[in-house]
Amino acid sequence: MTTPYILVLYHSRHGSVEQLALQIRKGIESTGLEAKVRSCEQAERQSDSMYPQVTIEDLKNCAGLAMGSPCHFGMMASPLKAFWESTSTQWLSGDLIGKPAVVFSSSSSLHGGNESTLLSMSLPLLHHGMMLLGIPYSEPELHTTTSGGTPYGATHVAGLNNDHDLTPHEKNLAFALGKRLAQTVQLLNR
Ligand SMILES: Cc1cc2nc3c(=O)[nH]c(=O)nc-3n(C[C@H](O)[C@H](O)[C@H](O)COP(=O)(O)O)c2cc1C
Repeated sequence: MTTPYILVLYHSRHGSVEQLALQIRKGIESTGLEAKVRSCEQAERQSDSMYPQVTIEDLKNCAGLAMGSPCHFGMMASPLKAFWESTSTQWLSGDLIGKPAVVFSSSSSLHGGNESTLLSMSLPLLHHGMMLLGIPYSEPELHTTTSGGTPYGATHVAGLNNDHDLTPHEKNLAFALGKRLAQTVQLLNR
């Protein structure tokens, strides 16, 4: 019997999504649960990530999932889409049914498509029978953020050159999302 873990799966070309992934990881770990951070790169591309490439086994055995992508023309980046297109076996066996999941995203501009990117990432998770969680408005910063942070998931607005750090609001909302995911996993596995 292995210890339950939450898979934090992301693609990041320039590091912005990775920053969000690390806040989500902190939120997960604040509950005592393990976060397994894995990147998702194109097969032919050398990864710059400090984290290993995700495997199907990582996905199959997780107790919950946080998935992050840059906004690429308003939707998830192609390496993540290609990864999901390799999961038909897990879909057929129902490996992910009933497991909780959250999504996160970074765009360069404020209205550049973060929310549609989150929704595009939600679709394969729903097809797999996962239970999607967002950020509730009881998180006060959701009312006051002037950059990222949405009820559909954590977001960051990185600027034209990807040179904006996460704002305190973006950080806290990503942390809260990771914590909520982990607490839900703990409730379901009690
Ligand atoms: C192919 C491509 C398409 C993009 N499309 C959008 C877009 O539709 N809207 C937007 O605001 N930013 C867009 N961007 C910018 C990225 O979403 C933004 O730089 C993001 O913060 C990158 O995250 P990363 O640093 O984790 O790679 C695009 C970037 C690329 C490379």
